[in-house]
Amino acid sequence: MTSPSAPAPAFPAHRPRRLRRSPALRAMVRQTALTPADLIWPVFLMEGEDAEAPVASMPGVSRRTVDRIVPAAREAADLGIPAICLFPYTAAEARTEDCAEAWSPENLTNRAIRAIKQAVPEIAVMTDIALDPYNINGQDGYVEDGYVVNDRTVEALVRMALAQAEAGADILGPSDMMDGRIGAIRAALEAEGHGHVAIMSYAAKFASGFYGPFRDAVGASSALKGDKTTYQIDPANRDEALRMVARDLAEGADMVMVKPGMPYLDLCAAVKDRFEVPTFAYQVSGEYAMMQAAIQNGWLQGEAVMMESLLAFKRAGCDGILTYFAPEAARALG
Ligand SMILES: NCC(=O)CCC(=O)O
Repeated sequence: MTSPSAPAPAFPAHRPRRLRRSPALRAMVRQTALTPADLIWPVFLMEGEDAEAPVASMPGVSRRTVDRIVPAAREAADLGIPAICLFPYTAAEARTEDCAEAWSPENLTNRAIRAIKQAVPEIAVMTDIALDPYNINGQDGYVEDGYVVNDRTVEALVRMALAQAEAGADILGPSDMMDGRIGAIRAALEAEGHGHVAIMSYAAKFASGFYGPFRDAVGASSALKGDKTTYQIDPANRDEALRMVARDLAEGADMVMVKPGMPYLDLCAAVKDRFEVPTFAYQVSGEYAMMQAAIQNGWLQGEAVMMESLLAFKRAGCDGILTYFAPEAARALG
């Protein structure tokens, strides 16, 4: 942050309210703008045909079958949203100890990637890389003796990444927080002819209480044993988050993410200021649910808080926001 270079003259020469007097004057001096191009829409996939199922803890959000995700992607592209991010609700029988469904070319995510890229090629498709949707215990990696092991998990993540790249994903989103996974995925992509596939690293991902509704949406709430504090960052730690960003960039990430969003705007600003790379924030399920609950009670005015919350990410320096509000916000922006 820089301090103002010219000292303001004393009142009444300086009346800051002069520039707030009319919509035209306010528009002239407005520093930050939100556009649909700033939004990435996270969506939930489920098995079946021609069906949608609402997620109870996320009003306005539903899981969709692959055939229903295609028109959703079409709508997003038409609204000017540049990217859609896929999360699968994996049936209990597809969750196994070896997590093999994670790299099946026929898993929900990979089928959805192909369907979207065929029907709506102009939208960028982003994926999630972590084992939790496929793991019997809901953890992002393999558990041995009660501990999520790193290196064996990274090998599985690489297989998952290659399957997604093969299916046509534009952006891979490793969200698992294992050490060394960005370098391993980047090397494998290069070796297998997918050097053009981008990586958005969940670099500053905190062990947060705000992910609860997401775990409902992907069916992981009852599966999860224990917590994720041995791999996600302690919410108290700022320096560590910045080190993770530096590390992931050095290993080959093209873009980085801060997650959750609103409680971590200090990190958004610090990452952008320090690294000057494409920086994104994830306004996660708990942030969305919190606002929707208050909006539904009539305690907050919906559009105002949605837009204000998203604009705050731009003001903090983010280049874009993953948000469940994406289509609603894009419609409001016209
Ligand atoms: N790997 C993706 C997430 O964990 C999303 C969290 C949320 O929306 O709460």
